[in-house]
Amino acid sequence: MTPTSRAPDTPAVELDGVRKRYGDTHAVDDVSLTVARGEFFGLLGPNGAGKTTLVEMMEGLREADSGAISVLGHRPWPRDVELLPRLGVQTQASPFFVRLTAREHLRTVAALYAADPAAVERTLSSVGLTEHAEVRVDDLSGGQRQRLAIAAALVHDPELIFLDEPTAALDPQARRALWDVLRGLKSAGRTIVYTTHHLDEAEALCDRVAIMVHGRITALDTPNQLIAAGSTVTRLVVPAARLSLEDARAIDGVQNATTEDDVVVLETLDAGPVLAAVEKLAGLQGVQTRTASLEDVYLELTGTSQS
Ligand SMILES: Nc1ncnc2c1ncn2[C@@H]1O[C@H](COP(=O)(O)OP(=O)(O)OP(=O)(O)O)[C@@H](O)[C@H]1O
Repeated sequence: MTPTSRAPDTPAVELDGVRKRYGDTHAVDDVSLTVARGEFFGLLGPNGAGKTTLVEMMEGLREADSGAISVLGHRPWPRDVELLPRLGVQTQASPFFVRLTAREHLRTVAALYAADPAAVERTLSSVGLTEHAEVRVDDLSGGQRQRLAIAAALVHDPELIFLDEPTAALDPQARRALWDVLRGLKSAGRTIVYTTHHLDEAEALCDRVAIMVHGRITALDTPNQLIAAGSTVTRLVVPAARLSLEDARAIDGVQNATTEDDVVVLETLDAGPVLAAVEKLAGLQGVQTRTASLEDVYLELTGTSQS
């Protein structure tokens, strides 16, 4: 394939058989995937799964050992000066001009990209930093610096935005506020590639998610499809005061039972008969059914499930 410079119908990202090794570690091991234009694409996986390495290859920060990478119709490596202004990149270690204020920092970044100067105030406001615009970068809190890093990735209005755990240092309010910013970017047609350890976030925001384990993509679909396909287990939650762990485990059809705080959690593939048995033993008052979440599927796929 020879990607043309600005072909609008090329996907935002296309990877084919991409590999990267560090010594004996296969950090990225034969990954192929496509991110459509306008898609909100999540990348999930345990520490060391290879997410950062994969994203850095898309960003043109690392060279793949083999395989093909196309980003907005360009090869990101060696670094392509035509492509760079069309990308917004926030990494775990985004660089700052530490002696400048937040506003000066963002103005400098905007100037480097020849971005509209009015975008500086707009972007500061969108990440909730207007109040802190005159604070030196050195003196910002961790969460504020993270918001500034996100602002620096957005100020030039890029088409494709890479965000690596952007909510890691944010308090719950700032986190929800960032969700709104990201939803706004998506409705404006931007493409977002999003690495996160927050499963709720991936479920709430992403059109599709890829789950990466040991350098490979083990699942890739919409959150709903992953949940529907992955987990057939239903969990019944019963107050521990009314049902002992021993009695729970003795019920026909219960695969597993555990105690969590003051409840007993029963896992079953056939909820009806188990619910009937629980009703006989304990009544149904206070009994809850827990449906599967993306987190359950993730834990099953990454082999970190307790059950
Ligand atoms: N520069 C490097 N040199 C050697 N090994 C590396 C290097 N960068 C990453 N690795 C190794 O490659 C593997 C993948 O690392 P990577 O940082 O891509 O994972 P990750 O999924 O982003 O992890 P995390 O969630 O912890 O950020 C790990 O085993 C890591 O130790």
